[in-house]
Amino acid sequence: SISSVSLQTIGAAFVAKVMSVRSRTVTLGIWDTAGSERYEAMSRIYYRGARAAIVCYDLTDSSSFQRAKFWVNELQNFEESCRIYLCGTKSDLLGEDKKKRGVDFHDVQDYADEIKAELFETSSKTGQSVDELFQKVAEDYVHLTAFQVMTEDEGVNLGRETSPYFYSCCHH
Ligand SMILES: Nc1nc2c(ncn2[C@@H]2O[C@H](COP(=O)(O)OP(=O)(O)OP(=O)(O)O)[C@@H](O)[C@H]2O)c(=O)[nH]1
Repeated sequence: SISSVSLQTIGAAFVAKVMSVRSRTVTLGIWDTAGSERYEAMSRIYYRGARAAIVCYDLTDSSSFQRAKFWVNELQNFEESCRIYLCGTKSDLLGEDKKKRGVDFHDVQDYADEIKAELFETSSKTGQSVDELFQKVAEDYVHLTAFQVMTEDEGVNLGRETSPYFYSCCHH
């Protein structure tokens, strides 16, 4: 729920989300890491080994986009095989008033192209594009894994219908 009183994330929160990608079941293991600089070192522990990262910024706040770029650099430097998804949040606040937007869509799209990331503008309040974002993460994971399996010696196991893990913080 969206309220004026919210609790700051301390450390990280975990949730598992079961998704369906074509005939396959994929369980995303999602760590919501703290955005505060105070927990920066801790956040690194959680994204280690991650296959996907959703880097969020507030669409009404340009400084939050600068901060998002910091995390993109971190991921590029330390997690080469981690796909990056840029996620502008609070799209419900933009409405008709162009002045509310603090981060230009085309600027972010150019940046997303440069870093080979996908871009979504979402709202936790209305749910706009949230399902699409997670669906894309799951689909990309399945496609990428299939490609990796094909390049391995044993070939493709077409009989396997389920993929038990998306990623886990504890498995590398
Ligand atoms: N209008 C609107 N407000 C939102 C939305 N998402 C979050 N908020 C509000 O923004 C504030 C911060 O939201 P959080 O989800 O706690 O932000 P966070 O980045 O996870 O913060 P940390 O826990 O410190 O990492 C809260 O007051 C929320 O109610 C949204 O989609 N629309």
